[in-house]
Amino acid sequence: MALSFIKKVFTFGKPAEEPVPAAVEKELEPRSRVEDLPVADDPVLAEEMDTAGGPASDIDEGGVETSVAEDDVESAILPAADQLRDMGVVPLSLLEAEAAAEAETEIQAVAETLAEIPLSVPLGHLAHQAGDHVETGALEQPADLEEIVEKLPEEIPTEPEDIPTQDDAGLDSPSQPISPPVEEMPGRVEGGSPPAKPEIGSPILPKGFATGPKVVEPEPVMLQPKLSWFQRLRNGLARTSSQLTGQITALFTKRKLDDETLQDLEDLLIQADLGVETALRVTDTLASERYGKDVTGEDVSRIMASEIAKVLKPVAKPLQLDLSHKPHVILVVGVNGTGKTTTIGKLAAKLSGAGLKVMLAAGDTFRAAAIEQLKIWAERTNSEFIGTKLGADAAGLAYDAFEQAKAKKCDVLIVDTAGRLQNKAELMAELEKIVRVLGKLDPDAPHTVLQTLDATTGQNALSQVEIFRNVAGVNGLIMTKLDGTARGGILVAISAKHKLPVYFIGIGEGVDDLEPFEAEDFAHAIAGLPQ
Ligand SMILES: Nc1nc2c(ncn2[C@@H]2O[C@H](COP(=O)(O)OP(=O)(O)OP(=O)(O)O)[C@@H](O)[C@H]2O)c(=O)[nH]1
Repeated sequence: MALSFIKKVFTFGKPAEEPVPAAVEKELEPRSRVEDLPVADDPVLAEEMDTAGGPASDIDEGGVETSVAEDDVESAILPAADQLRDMGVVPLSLLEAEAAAEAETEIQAVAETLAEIPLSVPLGHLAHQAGDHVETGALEQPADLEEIVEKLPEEIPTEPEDIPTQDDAGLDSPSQPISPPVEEMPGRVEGGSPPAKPEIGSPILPKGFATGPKVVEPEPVMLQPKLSWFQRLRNGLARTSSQLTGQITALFTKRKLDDETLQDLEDLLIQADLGVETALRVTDTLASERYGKDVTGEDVSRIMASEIAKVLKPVAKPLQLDLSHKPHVILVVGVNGTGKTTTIGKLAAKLSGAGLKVMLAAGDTFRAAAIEQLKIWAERTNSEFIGTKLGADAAGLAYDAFEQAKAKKCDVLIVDTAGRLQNKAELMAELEKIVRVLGKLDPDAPHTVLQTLDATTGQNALSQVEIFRNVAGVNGLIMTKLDGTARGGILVAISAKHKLPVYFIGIGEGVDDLEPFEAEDFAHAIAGLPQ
């Protein structure tokens, strides 16, 4: 069955031939059986016949079955057999040899043909009919094919719509039959029983495949409204505020305001990183308003928010861009990992979103990832980008960046720098050099020296500002990572102490997670009060 089916299926592009083994056997059988021949009892003839038609396959010395090539079959025919053939008598063994040799030749031809045609899909389709699971593209060897064909049903699709197309197979090309036209389909059986037709447009595919438009399950509707910036800020500062208000409430439960409670409150506010100055402001105001009276935690929170807002208001300023300078240079400095590069990306998004031409300079030549990171931000924000080799002189890069930004008429040049601990003298000297070099190109440059501060670092941020201010002339701050920290109060202490403008605050890693600093909002959020 296998050989006949191979012949039926895989002689693509060849003229249809009669199915040899079955036909030959059928047609010749009545006169090919030796025992049926009238001369069978002639011993000479019988002997000659025995030696005339060798088997189509031989057993070699090692007992291995070997195929007989077509030519060998000819040479295997003895003169006596020729005579018999002339007489119209053909020995069965000879016929079998001829048929087998012919089939062998055809298998060879099939293998060659298969090597050239796209096999996998039609085979996958057919093989699936036989209950076989064939992975697309897995069938390359004729040996595989034989195995699959063994399992195939006798019939194969004969109608055009039954022939799988490339579309059916999930391929890109237009709907062309990938098998040969029906007339050329091997194994097309005239008058045979009709094949079980797969539904039009729904070819039978191997397990794990499906046709038709992709069914997209509707996303469950999230009923969460988009949070306002204040809500997000409040959420971000929730740890800070809940810790603070929880302690305040505990302190003032059923207690009148006296010196002891005021002292406890002062300690509590200092521990919450708000700083001595702000703590005293809160306790002084509270004492003047409520001394000797019952006080609730909410009373304290309200006074606290009000005093914090008073401290923050003078520093909550917009970042002033002097666009008469082209470019306005913003140098971004700070300790490692405080969010310089990320903040630059967020700022660039805001500025280029507003139509300004921005250039980002990768002056952090210490960290390869920082250069890449900034480059990606430049791409995302449609900003110009300038970088240099890892380990290159950052001041040199700043110089080139300024020149290029000027030549390209950029409105703003933002220079990233390597993070450095404030106690590393050598690195701090490099920062000084960058500032000097920029100053040579424009006496006012860098026009803004922004320091990023990581809210999670707490008290250490105070000394960071001190040193960077002295070395690089920091004239503005951005506090990052206010989301999730319990130490958000430090921004109040820094503001009270340094009185430097706080332009923006960051409450996440995303591009939208940076917003201008609003004193009232921040004060309310930290005190756990509504806006
Ligand atoms: N949660 C949170 N993560 C932030 C915020 N800003 C920055 N980050 C993350 O902090 C990490 C450090 O940020 P970077 O921008 O690489 O910091 P950097 O100061 O440039 O780092 P160095 O180049 O090492 O000095 C990154 O994983 C940022 O995604 C923020 O506001 N909130």
